[in-house]
Amino acid sequence: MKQLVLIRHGESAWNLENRFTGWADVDLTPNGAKQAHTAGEKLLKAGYVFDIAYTSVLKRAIRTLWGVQDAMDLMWIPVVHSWRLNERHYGALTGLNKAETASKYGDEQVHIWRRSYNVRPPLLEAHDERNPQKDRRYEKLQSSEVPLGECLEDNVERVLPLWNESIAPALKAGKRIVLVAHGNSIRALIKYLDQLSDEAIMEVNVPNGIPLIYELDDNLKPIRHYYLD
Ligand SMILES: O=C(O)[C@H](O)COP(=O)(O)O
Repeated sequence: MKQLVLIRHGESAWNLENRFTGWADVDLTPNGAKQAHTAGEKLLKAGYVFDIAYTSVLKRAIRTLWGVQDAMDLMWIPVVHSWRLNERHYGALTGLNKAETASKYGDEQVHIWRRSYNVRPPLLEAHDERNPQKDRRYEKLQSSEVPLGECLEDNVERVLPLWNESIAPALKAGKRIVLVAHGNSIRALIKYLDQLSDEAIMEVNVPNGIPLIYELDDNLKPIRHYYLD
């Protein structure tokens, strides 16, 4: 049996303020840092061990991984940081308050932006200071790879090359993996792993800081999954 543990980062400052975050590099709150440590403690207590970790290039996920590694005394394991695990890019909604946006555009529209599979949020203008192309950590990407706003389908397409080229081969080689990422990049992986329909994935929400355990067969088909709560 292959083991993959998915963890959404702990509470961030903008989770607390109820703002669309996406690729904005917002840090954890003290509560979020505590959630990360608690997740590591629970995993340790339940007997989990990891050989390799994957995370995004955003500090709320990286710091959550650090908390898990610290609690498990696993600071030494290799860590792969990939932009492909970043949160879905929220385009021009980035930084806006979700409740205020719902008052302005209506609950239904905001639900479509947040949960539909293939409707993108309003895109950023290229000159917008939130355009990731201005950020040094993305300078090696092709300009077509740098999003100005993404739907979940875009997020699935972004995550899958990392799955196929790195995560799946590591699992097949017997590596026990912890992957710390974001609400929507994890939903993208769940959609792929569980082969959920575009409608079914709309109902899936991933809580902050609770390990989601996937047990996979040798072909990486899920046998079962559950939260370690
Ligand atoms: O980027 C964000 O705002 C959140 O981390 C995920 O937001 P959502 O639940 O609104 O998709």
